[in-house]
Amino acid sequence: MSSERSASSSDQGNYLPDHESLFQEVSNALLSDASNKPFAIGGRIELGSATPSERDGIMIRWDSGEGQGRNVSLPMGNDPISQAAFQKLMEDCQPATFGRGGEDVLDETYRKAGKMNTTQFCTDFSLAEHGVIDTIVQALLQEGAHGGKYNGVRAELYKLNVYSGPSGKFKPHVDTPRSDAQMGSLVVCLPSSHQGGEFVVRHASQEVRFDWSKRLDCIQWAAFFSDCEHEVLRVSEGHRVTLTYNLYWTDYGPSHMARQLNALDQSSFHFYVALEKLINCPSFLPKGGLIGFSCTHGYPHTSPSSIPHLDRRLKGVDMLVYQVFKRLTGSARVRAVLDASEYEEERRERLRDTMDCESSASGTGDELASETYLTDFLFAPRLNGMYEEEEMLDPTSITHFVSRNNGPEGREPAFFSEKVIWLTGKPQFFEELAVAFITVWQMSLSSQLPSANTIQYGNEASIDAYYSAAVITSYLGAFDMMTGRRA
Ligand SMILES: O=C(O)CCC(=O)C(=O)O
Ligand SMILES: [Fe+2]
Repeated sequence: MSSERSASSSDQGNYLPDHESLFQEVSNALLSDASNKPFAIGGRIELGSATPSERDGIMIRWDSGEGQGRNVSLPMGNDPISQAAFQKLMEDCQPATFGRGGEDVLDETYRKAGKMNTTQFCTDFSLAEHGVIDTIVQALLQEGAHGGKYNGVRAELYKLNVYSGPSGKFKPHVDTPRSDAQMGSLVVCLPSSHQGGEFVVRHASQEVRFDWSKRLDCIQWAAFFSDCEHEVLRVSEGHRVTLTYNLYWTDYGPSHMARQLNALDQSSFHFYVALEKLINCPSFLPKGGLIGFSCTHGYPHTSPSSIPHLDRRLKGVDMLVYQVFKRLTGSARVRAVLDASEYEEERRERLRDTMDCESSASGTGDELASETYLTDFLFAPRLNGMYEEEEMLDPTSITHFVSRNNGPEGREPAFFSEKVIWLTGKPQFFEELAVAFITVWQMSLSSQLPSANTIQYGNEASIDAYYSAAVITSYLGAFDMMTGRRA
Protein backbone atom coordinates (compact mmCIF):
# COMPACT_ATOMS: atom_id res chain seq x y z
CA MET A 1 0.00 0.00 0.00
CA SER A 2 2.63 2.49 1.08
CA SER A 3 4.80 1.61 -1.88
CA GLU A 4 1.81 2.23 -4.13
CA ARG A 5 1.29 5.64 -2.57
CA SER A 6 4.93 6.58 -2.88
CA ALA A 7 4.87 5.49 -6.53
CA SER A 8 1.85 7.65 -7.18
CA SER A 9 3.29 10.68 -5.39
CA SER A 10 6.51 10.37 -7.35
CA ASP A 11 4.36 10.16 -10.50
CA GLN A 12 2.75 13.37 -9.43
CA GLY A 13 6.15 14.88 -8.81
CA ASN A 14 7.11 13.98 -12.39
CA TYR A 15 3.83 15.16 -13.80
CA LEU A 16 4.64 18.85 -14.14
CA PRO A 17 8.04 18.59 -15.81
CA ASP A 18 6.62 15.92 -18.14
CA HIS A 19 3.69 18.08 -18.90
CA GLU A 20 6.03 20.96 -19.64
CA SER A 21 8.26 18.96 -21.91
CA LEU A 22 5.24 17.53 -23.73
CA PHE A 23 3.95 21.04 -24.24
CA GLN A 24 7.36 22.09 -25.51
CA GLU A 25 7.35 19.18 -27.94
CA VAL A 26 3.97 20.24 -29.29
CA SER A 27 5.21 23.81 -29.68
CA ASN A 28 8.43 22.72 -31.32
CA ALA A 29 6.60 20.37 -33.67
CA LEU A 30 4.23 23.12 -34.68
CA LEU A 31 7.04 25.57 -35.19
CA SER A 32 9.22 23.14 -37.12
CA ASP A 33 9.52 23.18 -40.84
CA ALA A 34 7.94 19.73 -41.04
CA SER A 35 4.67 21.16 -39.81
CA ASN A 36 4.91 24.55 -41.40
CA LYS A 37 5.94 23.07 -44.69
CA PRO A 38 4.92 19.42 -44.78
CA PHE A 39 7.14 17.39 -47.09
CA ALA A 40 5.42 14.00 -46.99
CA ILE A 41 1.78 13.18 -46.49
CA GLY A 42 -0.17 9.95 -46.59
CA GLY A 43 -3.70 8.67 -46.60
CA ARG A 44 -5.86 5.64 -47.23
CA ILE A 45 -8.92 4.66 -49.19
CA GLU A 46 -11.15 2.10 -47.53
CA LEU A 47 -12.13 -0.57 -50.05
CA GLY A 48 -15.64 -0.51 -48.59
CA SER A 49 -16.06 3.07 -49.75
CA ALA A 50 -14.36 2.56 -53.11
CA THR A 51 -16.14 2.35 -56.47
CA PRO A 52 -18.23 -0.82 -57.11
CA SER A 53 -15.54 -2.34 -59.33
CA GLU A 54 -12.77 -1.51 -56.85
CA ARG A 55 -14.76 -2.99 -53.98
CA ASP A 56 -14.29 -6.41 -55.60
CA GLY A 57 -10.56 -5.76 -55.64
CA ILE A 58 -8.13 -3.61 -57.60
CA MET A 59 -7.65 -5.15 -61.00
CA ILE A 60 -4.24 -5.31 -62.64
CA ARG A 61 -4.29 -6.35 -66.29
CA TRP A 62 -1.02 -6.99 -68.03
CA ASP A 63 0.59 -8.22 -71.18
CA SER A 64 2.11 -11.58 -70.39
CA GLY A 65 4.04 -11.90 -73.67
CA GLU A 66 3.05 -13.42 -77.03
CA GLY A 67 -0.08 -11.31 -77.02
CA GLN A 68 -1.47 -12.98 -73.94
CA GLY A 69 -3.42 -10.72 -71.61
CA ARG A 70 -3.80 -11.67 -67.95
CA ASN A 71 -5.34 -10.15 -64.89
CA VAL A 72 -5.28 -10.42 -61.15
CA SER A 73 -7.37 -8.76 -58.50
CA LEU A 74 -5.93 -7.45 -55.19
CA PRO A 75 -6.32 -8.38 -52.42
CA MET A 76 -5.59 -11.78 -53.87
CA GLY A 77 -8.17 -14.51 -53.31
CA ASN A 78 -7.26 -17.79 -51.60
CA ASP A 79 -8.21 -19.89 -54.63
CA PRO A 80 -5.51 -21.54 -56.74
CA ILE A 81 -6.45 -19.57 -59.88
CA SER A 82 -5.89 -16.20 -58.18
CA GLN A 83 -2.66 -17.41 -56.65
CA ALA A 84 -1.38 -18.71 -59.95
CA ALA A 85 -2.28 -15.38 -61.61
CA PHE A 86 -0.36 -13.46 -58.94
CA GLN A 87 2.62 -15.79 -59.32
CA LYS A 88 2.59 -15.13 -63.05
CA LEU A 89 2.47 -11.35 -62.45
CA MET A 90 5.65 -11.59 -60.43
CA GLU A 91 7.32 -13.73 -63.08
CA ASP A 92 6.38 -11.20 -65.75
CA CYS A 93 7.94 -8.33 -63.78
CA GLN A 94 11.53 -7.43 -64.61
CA PRO A 95 14.17 -6.95 -61.94
CA ALA A 96 14.00 -3.29 -60.91
CA THR A 97 17.04 -1.19 -61.68
CA PHE A 98 17.88 2.24 -60.27
CA GLY A 99 19.99 5.21 -61.27
CA ARG A 100 23.58 5.44 -60.08
CA GLY A 101 26.05 7.96 -61.50
CA GLY A 102 23.77 8.61 -64.46
CA GLU A 103 23.42 4.93 -65.29
CA ASP A 104 20.69 2.38 -64.76
CA VAL A 105 22.14 -0.35 -62.56
CA LEU A 106 20.89 -3.63 -61.21
CA ASP A 107 22.23 -4.19 -57.71
CA GLU A 108 20.08 -6.36 -55.50
CA THR A 109 21.98 -5.36 -52.38
CA TYR A 110 20.56 -1.85 -52.95
CA ARG A 111 17.25 -2.52 -54.60
CA LYS A 112 15.52 -5.85 -54.71
CA ALA A 113 12.17 -5.61 -56.41
CA GLY A 114 10.23 -6.51 -59.51
CA LYS A 115 8.90 -3.77 -61.75
CA MET A 116 6.54 -3.46 -64.67
CA ASN A 117 6.34 -0.49 -67.05
CA THR A 118 3.07 1.23 -67.93
CA THR A 119 3.41 -0.03 -71.51
CA GLN A 120 2.81 -3.52 -70.12
CA PHE A 121 0.01 -3.06 -67.58
CA CYS A 122 -3.06 -1.08 -66.65
CA THR A 123 -5.29 -0.87 -63.60
CA ASP A 124 -8.83 0.17 -62.76
CA PHE A 125 -7.61 2.02 -59.68
CA SER A 126 -8.41 5.67 -60.24
CA LEU A 127 -6.73 8.41 -58.25
CA ALA A 128 -9.30 10.95 -59.37
CA GLU A 129 -12.16 8.88 -57.89
CA HIS A 130 -10.74 9.25 -54.42
CA GLY A 131 -9.59 12.83 -54.33
CA VAL A 132 -5.95 11.84 -53.72
CA ILE A 133 -4.67 14.57 -56.01
CA ASP A 134 -6.99 17.12 -54.42
CA THR A 135 -5.60 16.16 -51.03
CA ILE A 136 -2.02 16.51 -52.29
CA VAL A 137 -2.76 19.95 -53.75
CA GLN A 138 -4.45 21.06 -50.55
CA ALA A 139 -1.75 19.81 -48.21
CA LEU A 140 1.47 20.23 -50.18
CA LEU A 141 0.85 23.21 -52.42
CA GLN A 142 2.41 26.19 -50.76
CA GLU A 143 0.80 29.55 -51.21
CA GLY A 144 2.99 31.76 -53.33
CA ALA A 145 5.47 28.97 -54.14
CA HIS A 146 7.08 29.43 -57.55
CA GLY A 147 5.79 32.99 -57.67
CA GLY A 148 2.21 31.69 -57.62
CA LYS A 149 2.82 30.15 -61.05
CA TYR A 150 1.41 26.76 -60.16
CA ASN A 151 -2.10 26.02 -58.98
CA GLY A 152 -2.38 22.29 -59.18
CA VAL A 153 -0.76 18.91 -59.45
CA ARG A 154 -0.95 16.22 -62.12
CA ALA A 155 -0.02 12.56 -61.56
CA GLU A 156 1.45 10.30 -64.19
CA LEU A 157 1.49 6.56 -63.55
CA TYR A 158 5.10 5.42 -63.69
CA LYS A 159 5.62 1.80 -62.58
CA LEU A 160 4.17 -1.20 -60.82
CA ASN A 161 6.59 -2.51 -58.19
CA VAL A 162 6.60 -5.75 -56.22
CA TYR A 163 8.86 -6.04 -53.15
CA SER A 164 8.80 -9.62 -51.90
CA GLY A 165 9.99 -11.25 -48.70
CA PRO A 166 12.42 -12.12 -47.34
CA SER A 167 14.70 -9.55 -48.92
CA GLY A 168 12.72 -7.04 -51.03
CA LYS A 169 13.94 -3.48 -50.34
CA PHE A 170 15.05 -0.18 -51.83
CA LYS A 171 17.77 1.63 -49.89
CA PRO A 172 17.76 5.44 -49.43
CA HIS A 173 17.58 7.38 -52.68
CA VAL A 174 16.09 10.48 -54.24
CA ASP A 175 13.87 10.03 -57.29
CA THR A 176 15.32 11.24 -60.57
CA PRO A 177 13.37 14.30 -61.71
CA ARG A 178 11.93 13.87 -65.19
CA SER A 179 11.24 17.53 -65.88
CA ASP A 180 11.48 20.97 -64.29
CA ALA A 181 7.82 20.81 -63.42
CA GLN A 182 8.20 17.59 -61.41
CA MET A 183 7.15 18.29 -57.83
CA GLY A 184 7.36 14.89 -56.24
CA SER A 185 6.30 11.27 -56.23
CA LEU A 186 3.27 9.34 -55.11
CA VAL A 187 3.40 5.73 -53.98
CA VAL A 188 0.12 3.81 -53.77
CA CYS A 189 0.26 0.53 -51.87
CA LEU A 190 -2.32 -1.96 -53.11
CA PRO A 191 -3.81 -4.45 -50.64
CA SER A 192 -1.45 -7.41 -50.57
CA SER A 193 -0.35 -9.32 -47.51
CA HIS A 194 3.21 -8.60 -46.37
CA GLN A 195 5.36 -7.96 -43.31
CA GLY A 196 7.93 -5.18 -42.96
CA GLY A 197 8.55 -2.94 -45.95
CA GLU A 198 7.95 0.35 -44.14
CA PHE A 199 8.23 3.38 -46.36
CA VAL A 200 10.44 6.10 -44.85
CA VAL A 201 10.68 9.66 -46.19
CA ARG A 202 13.29 12.10 -44.88
CA HIS A 203 13.82 15.79 -45.23
CA ALA A 204 16.09 18.17 -43.28
CA SER A 205 16.61 15.86 -40.31
CA GLN A 206 12.90 15.02 -40.14
CA GLU A 207 11.52 11.59 -40.94
CA VAL A 208 8.03 10.32 -41.72
CA ARG A 209 7.27 6.57 -41.68
CA PHE A 210 4.43 4.78 -43.39
CA ASP A 211 3.68 1.19 -42.39
CA TRP A 212 1.29 -0.35 -44.89
CA SER A 213 1.63 -3.94 -43.68
CA LYS A 214 -1.18 -3.80 -41.16
CA ARG A 215 -4.23 -3.50 -43.39
CA LEU A 216 -5.61 -5.46 -46.30
CA ASP A 217 -8.95 -3.67 -46.41
CA CYS A 218 -7.69 -0.41 -47.86
CA ILE A 219 -5.39 1.23 -50.36
CA GLN A 220 -2.70 3.31 -48.67
CA TRP A 221 -0.58 6.05 -50.19
CA ALA A 222 2.18 8.54 -49.55
CA ALA A 223 3.19 11.62 -51.53
CA PHE A 224 6.38 13.61 -51.03
CA PHE A 225 8.48 16.30 -52.62
CA SER A 226 11.17 15.41 -55.17
CA ASP A 227 14.04 16.51 -52.98
CA CYS A 228 13.15 14.05 -50.18
CA GLU A 229 15.27 11.01 -49.59
CA HIS A 230 13.18 7.87 -49.17
CA GLU A 231 13.61 4.17 -48.63
CA VAL A 232 11.67 0.91 -48.61
CA LEU A 233 12.76 -1.10 -45.57
CA ARG A 234 13.18 -4.86 -45.93
CA VAL A 235 10.03 -6.85 -46.65
CA SER A 236 10.39 -9.97 -44.49
CA GLU A 237 7.35 -11.87 -45.71
CA GLY A 238 4.72 -11.73 -48.44
CA HIS A 239 4.52 -9.29 -51.31
CA ARG A 240 4.31 -5.51 -51.14
CA VAL A 241 2.70 -4.26 -54.36
CA THR A 242 2.86 -0.56 -55.22
CA LEU A 243 1.97 1.77 -58.05
CA THR A 244 4.32 4.74 -58.36
CA TYR A 245 3.35 8.04 -59.95
CA ASN A 246 5.41 11.08 -60.90
CA LEU A 247 3.76 14.28 -59.71
CA TYR A 248 4.02 17.45 -61.77
CA TRP A 249 3.02 21.01 -61.01
CA THR A 250 0.35 22.38 -63.30
CA ASP A 251 -0.76 25.92 -63.93
CA TYR A 252 -4.36 24.78 -63.72
CA GLY A 253 -6.04 23.72 -60.52
CA PRO A 254 -9.07 24.34 -58.37
CA SER A 255 -8.78 28.10 -58.77
CA HIS A 256 -7.61 28.34 -62.35
CA MET A 257 -10.97 29.07 -63.98
CA ALA A 258 -10.91 32.77 -63.21
CA ARG A 259 -7.70 33.21 -65.17
CA GLN A 260 -8.37 30.69 -67.95
CA LEU A 261 -11.07 31.76 -70.35
CA ASN A 262 -10.60 28.71 -72.52
CA ALA A 263 -11.50 26.28 -69.77
CA LEU A 264 -15.16 26.77 -70.56
CA ASP A 265 -17.28 27.51 -73.61
CA GLN A 266 -19.14 30.57 -72.32
CA SER A 267 -21.16 31.02 -75.50
CA SER A 268 -23.26 27.98 -74.56
CA PHE A 269 -24.98 29.99 -71.80
CA HIS A 270 -28.28 31.70 -72.60
CA PHE A 271 -27.02 34.66 -70.60
CA TYR A 272 -24.05 35.06 -72.95
CA VAL A 273 -26.20 35.43 -76.05
CA ALA A 274 -28.60 37.85 -74.32
CA LEU A 275 -25.80 40.03 -72.95
CA GLU A 276 -24.04 40.09 -76.30
CA LYS A 277 -27.21 41.51 -77.90
CA LEU A 278 -27.53 44.15 -75.16
CA ILE A 279 -23.91 45.23 -75.53
CA ASN A 280 -24.32 45.51 -79.29
CA CYS A 281 -27.39 47.72 -78.91
CA PRO A 282 -26.43 51.37 -79.68
CA SER A 283 -29.01 52.89 -77.33
CA PHE A 284 -27.71 50.98 -74.28
CA LEU A 285 -25.12 53.09 -72.44
CA PRO A 286 -24.17 54.97 -75.62
CA LYS A 287 -21.40 56.85 -73.80
CA GLY A 288 -20.22 53.71 -72.06
CA GLY A 289 -20.45 52.88 -68.38
CA LEU A 290 -20.40 50.22 -65.76
CA ILE A 291 -22.60 47.12 -65.68
CA GLY A 292 -22.77 45.00 -62.57
CA PHE A 293 -23.94 41.66 -61.26
CA SER A 294 -24.67 41.00 -57.60
CA CYS A 295 -23.01 37.75 -56.64
CA THR A 296 -25.27 35.00 -55.40
CA HIS A 297 -22.74 33.83 -52.80
CA GLY A 298 -20.96 35.63 -50.01
CA TYR A 299 -17.16 35.68 -50.11
CA PRO A 300 -14.92 35.96 -47.09
CA HIS A 301 -12.10 38.40 -46.93
CA THR A 302 -9.88 39.05 -44.01
CA SER A 303 -7.12 41.22 -45.34
CA PRO A 304 -6.18 43.37 -48.32
CA SER A 305 -4.31 40.45 -49.83
CA SER A 306 -7.54 38.48 -50.24
CA ILE A 307 -9.17 41.19 -52.33
CA PRO A 308 -7.19 40.70 -55.57
CA HIS A 309 -7.88 36.98 -55.35
CA LEU A 310 -11.63 37.15 -54.86
CA ASP A 311 -12.10 36.21 -58.51
CA ARG A 312 -10.37 32.87 -57.95
CA ARG A 313 -12.90 31.94 -55.32
CA LEU A 314 -16.05 32.62 -57.32
CA LYS A 315 -18.58 29.84 -57.16
CA GLY A 316 -21.33 28.60 -59.46
CA VAL A 317 -23.13 31.22 -61.50
CA ASP A 318 -20.87 33.96 -60.11
CA MET A 319 -17.89 32.39 -61.89
CA LEU A 320 -19.92 31.93 -65.08
CA VAL A 321 -20.94 35.61 -65.11
CA TYR A 322 -17.34 36.65 -64.45
CA GLN A 323 -16.21 34.57 -67.41
CA VAL A 324 -18.92 35.90 -69.71
CA PHE A 325 -18.09 39.51 -68.76
CA LYS A 326 -14.43 38.89 -69.47
CA ARG A 327 -15.10 37.25 -72.80
CA LEU A 328 -17.59 39.85 -74.02
CA THR A 329 -16.10 43.07 -72.68
CA GLY A 330 -12.51 42.13 -71.92
CA SER A 331 -12.94 43.46 -68.40
CA ALA A 332 -14.41 42.04 -65.24
CA ARG A 333 -13.73 42.82 -61.63
CA VAL A 334 -14.90 41.33 -58.39
CA ARG A 335 -15.41 43.88 -55.66
CA ALA A 336 -16.47 43.73 -52.08
CA VAL A 337 -19.46 45.83 -51.16
CA LEU A 338 -19.06 48.05 -48.15
CA ASP A 339 -21.45 49.85 -45.91
CA ALA A 340 -20.95 53.42 -47.04
CA SER A 341 -23.80 54.89 -45.05
CA GLU A 342 -21.66 56.85 -42.60
CA TYR A 343 -19.42 58.08 -45.36
CA GLU A 344 -22.43 59.02 -47.39
CA GLU A 345 -23.96 60.85 -44.43
CA GLU A 346 -20.76 62.80 -43.87
CA ARG A 347 -20.57 63.66 -47.53
CA ARG A 348 -24.17 64.78 -47.58
CA GLU A 349 -23.59 66.98 -44.57
CA ARG A 350 -20.56 68.56 -46.16
CA LEU A 351 -22.56 69.18 -49.31
CA ARG A 352 -25.40 70.69 -47.31
CA ASP A 353 -22.92 72.98 -45.61
CA THR A 354 -21.46 74.19 -48.86
CA MET A 355 -24.65 74.46 -50.88
CA ASP A 356 -26.86 77.48 -50.42
CA CYS A 357 -29.91 76.32 -52.34
CA GLU A 358 -32.15 73.95 -50.36
CA SER A 359 -33.76 72.30 -53.36
CA SER A 360 -30.48 71.54 -55.11
CA ALA A 361 -29.13 70.18 -51.84
CA SER A 362 -32.03 67.77 -51.51
CA GLY A 363 -31.67 66.86 -55.18
CA THR A 364 -28.03 65.99 -54.65
CA GLY A 365 -28.99 64.00 -51.60
CA ASP A 366 -31.40 61.85 -53.57
CA GLU A 367 -28.83 61.33 -56.23
CA LEU A 368 -26.29 60.28 -53.64
CA ALA A 369 -28.72 57.92 -52.01
CA SER A 370 -29.24 56.12 -55.29
CA GLU A 371 -25.53 55.66 -55.83
CA THR A 372 -23.88 52.43 -55.12
CA TYR A 373 -20.62 52.24 -53.35
CA LEU A 374 -18.00 49.87 -54.52
CA THR A 375 -14.51 49.35 -53.49
CA ASP A 376 -11.16 47.95 -54.24
CA PHE A 377 -10.35 49.37 -50.92
CA LEU A 378 -6.92 50.17 -49.76
CA PHE A 379 -7.04 49.96 -46.05
CA ALA A 380 -3.89 48.81 -44.39
CA PRO A 381 -4.51 46.53 -41.47
CA ARG A 382 -1.85 46.49 -38.86
CA LEU A 383 -1.93 42.88 -37.92
CA ASN A 384 0.83 43.23 -35.41
CA GLY A 385 -0.33 46.44 -33.89
CA MET A 386 -3.09 47.39 -31.54
CA TYR A 387 -6.53 47.87 -32.92
CA GLU A 388 -8.88 50.49 -31.75
CA GLU A 389 -12.36 49.06 -31.42
CA GLU A 390 -13.63 50.95 -34.44
CA GLU A 391 -10.51 50.13 -36.42
CA MET A 392 -11.17 46.39 -36.49
CA LEU A 393 -10.85 44.70 -39.82
CA ASP A 394 -14.45 45.00 -40.71
CA PRO A 395 -15.06 45.47 -44.39
CA THR A 396 -18.73 45.99 -43.74
CA SER A 397 -18.14 49.16 -41.80
CA ILE A 398 -15.11 50.81 -43.31
CA THR A 399 -16.03 54.41 -43.80
CA HIS A 400 -12.67 56.00 -43.15
CA PHE A 401 -10.52 58.05 -45.36
CA VAL A 402 -7.03 56.96 -46.17
CA SER A 403 -4.34 59.55 -46.52
CA ARG A 404 -2.86 59.14 -49.90
CA ASN A 405 -2.02 62.81 -50.29
CA ASN A 406 -2.81 62.84 -53.94
CA GLY A 407 -6.47 63.80 -53.97
CA PRO A 408 -7.68 67.30 -54.70
CA GLU A 409 -7.66 68.10 -51.01
CA GLY A 410 -4.57 66.13 -50.27
CA ARG A 411 -6.65 63.10 -49.25
CA GLU A 412 -8.73 60.62 -51.16
CA PRO A 413 -11.53 58.46 -49.94
CA ALA A 414 -10.75 54.82 -49.26
CA PHE A 415 -13.30 53.89 -51.84
CA PHE A 416 -14.96 55.45 -54.80
CA SER A 417 -18.55 55.56 -55.82
CA GLU A 418 -19.62 54.86 -59.35
CA LYS A 419 -22.95 54.47 -61.08
CA VAL A 420 -23.74 50.92 -62.02
CA ILE A 421 -26.43 49.40 -64.21
CA TRP A 422 -27.35 46.30 -62.23
CA LEU A 423 -28.30 43.36 -64.42
CA THR A 424 -30.25 41.58 -61.70
CA GLY A 425 -30.89 44.27 -59.13
CA LYS A 426 -28.72 45.90 -56.51
CA PRO A 427 -26.55 43.87 -54.18
CA GLN A 428 -27.94 43.08 -50.80
CA PHE A 429 -26.00 45.58 -48.85
CA PHE A 430 -24.18 44.97 -45.67
CA GLU A 431 -25.68 41.64 -44.99
CA GLU A 432 -23.31 39.77 -42.77
CA LEU A 433 -23.87 36.13 -43.57
CA ALA A 434 -21.39 34.57 -41.23
CA VAL A 435 -18.45 35.53 -39.14
CA ALA A 436 -15.45 33.36 -38.52
CA PHE A 437 -13.51 34.43 -35.50
CA ILE A 438 -9.89 33.57 -35.03
CA THR A 439 -7.94 34.71 -32.05
CA VAL A 440 -4.21 34.74 -32.31
CA TRP A 441 -2.87 33.64 -28.98
CA GLN A 442 0.52 34.88 -28.22
CA MET A 443 1.49 32.23 -25.77
CA SER A 444 4.74 32.32 -23.98
CA LEU A 445 7.00 29.68 -25.45
CA SER A 446 9.45 29.96 -22.63
CA SER A 447 9.95 26.92 -20.41
CA GLN A 448 7.36 28.39 -18.07
CA LEU A 449 4.13 26.66 -19.04
CA PRO A 450 1.40 29.25 -18.76
CA SER A 451 -1.39 28.09 -16.54
CA ALA A 452 -4.97 28.98 -17.37
CA ASN A 453 -4.88 32.32 -15.62
CA THR A 454 -1.50 33.43 -16.87
CA ILE A 455 -2.16 32.81 -20.57
CA GLN A 456 -1.49 36.02 -22.37
CA TYR A 457 -3.72 37.04 -25.17
CA GLY A 458 -0.96 38.81 -27.06
CA ASN A 459 -1.84 42.22 -28.25
CA GLU A 460 -5.32 41.28 -29.36
CA ALA A 461 -4.47 40.68 -32.96
CA SER A 462 -7.92 39.33 -33.66
CA ILE A 463 -8.98 38.78 -37.21
CA ASP A 464 -12.58 38.72 -38.27
CA ALA A 465 -13.37 37.10 -41.58
CA TYR A 466 -16.47 38.66 -43.00
CA TYR A 467 -18.59 37.14 -45.67
CA SER A 468 -19.68 40.30 -47.36
CA ALA A 469 -21.69 40.92 -50.46
CA ALA A 470 -19.61 40.88 -53.62
CA VAL A 471 -20.34 42.21 -57.06
CA ILE A 472 -18.84 41.69 -60.48
CA THR A 473 -18.53 44.75 -62.64
CA SER A 474 -17.47 45.36 -66.18
CA TYR A 475 -16.78 48.53 -68.14
CA LEU A 476 -18.48 49.04 -71.48
CA GLY A 477 -16.82 51.49 -73.81
CA ALA A 478 -18.78 54.16 -75.68
CA PHE A 479 -20.74 52.90 -78.67
CA ASP A 480 -19.16 53.97 -81.95
CA MET A 481 -21.89 54.47 -84.56
CA MET A 482 -19.34 54.39 -87.39
CA THR A 483 -17.95 50.97 -86.62
CA GLY A 484 -21.02 49.63 -84.81
CA ARG A 485 -18.70 48.56 -81.99
CA ARG A 486 -17.74 49.73 -78.56
CA ALA A 487 -14.47 51.46 -77.84
O1 LIG B 1 7.38 1.25 -54.40
C1 LIG B 1 7.69 1.93 -53.43
O2 LIG B 1 7.28 1.71 -52.32
C2 LIG B 1 8.59 3.11 -53.59
C3 LIG B 1 9.55 2.88 -54.64
C4 LIG B 1 10.43 4.04 -54.93
O3 LIG B 1 10.86 4.77 -54.10
C5 LIG B 1 10.72 4.29 -56.34
O4 LIG B 1 10.22 3.55 -57.18
O5 LIG B 1 11.46 5.23 -56.62
FE1 LIG C 1 11.85 6.36 -55.09
